[in-house]
Amino acid sequence: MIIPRTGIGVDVHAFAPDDAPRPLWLGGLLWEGERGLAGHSDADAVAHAAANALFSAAGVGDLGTHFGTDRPEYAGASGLTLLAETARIVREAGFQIGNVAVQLVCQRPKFGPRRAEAERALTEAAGAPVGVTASTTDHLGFTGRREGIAAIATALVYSSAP
Ligand SMILES: Nc1ccn([C@@H]2O[C@H](COP(=O)(O)O)[C@@H](O)[C@H]2O)c(=O)n1
Ligand SMILES: C[C@@]1(CO)OP(=O)(O)OP(=O)(O)OC[C@H]1O
Repeated sequence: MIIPRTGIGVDVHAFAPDDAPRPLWLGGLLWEGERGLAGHSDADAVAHAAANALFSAAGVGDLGTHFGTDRPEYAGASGLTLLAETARIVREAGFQIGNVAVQLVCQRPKFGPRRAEAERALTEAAGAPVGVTASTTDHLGFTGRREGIAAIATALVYSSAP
């Protein structure tokens, strides 16, 4: 019998301050000319939300449990690397990955033109289909004021009972 489990994940990063600018990494892609996000790793909110959803579905902690900010080896780490490692941990815990769906919430960058490229990169990292949709908040809230970027994700994993 196949036993499916769903998971949910959220990640938010503030934009880096002007006096400490960073590149923007989002959905595993570098966005030239866009303001970057602050964080211990590369601050890729899309990849992090996907990873959190996978951990949630498998019931094996979350991003902070596995890649805490107290771990110097994850300083500047790529979201794709963290997502690939997450998928490995989830599979090692006995699950196969069905899919991951991420909803990006931000005014900029305009994600649609690079959606396919990002989905390819994330799907390769997870070893399972990762889809990304995007929405603004019509200039409302912290994403609307362009203080930061948010991403929310769901994941489906499954195991086979003996
Ligand atoms: N960062 C974003 C935000 C939105 N999109 C695309 O625009 C569509 C309309 O956005 P609304 O917030 O007005 O619903 C949305 O459905 C996305 O296709 C985007 O590419 N990047
Ligand atoms: C990824 C980690 C570790 O480098 O740091 P951040 O880049 O700050 O990202 P966050 O989404 O806050 O998750 C915590 C940490 O696990």
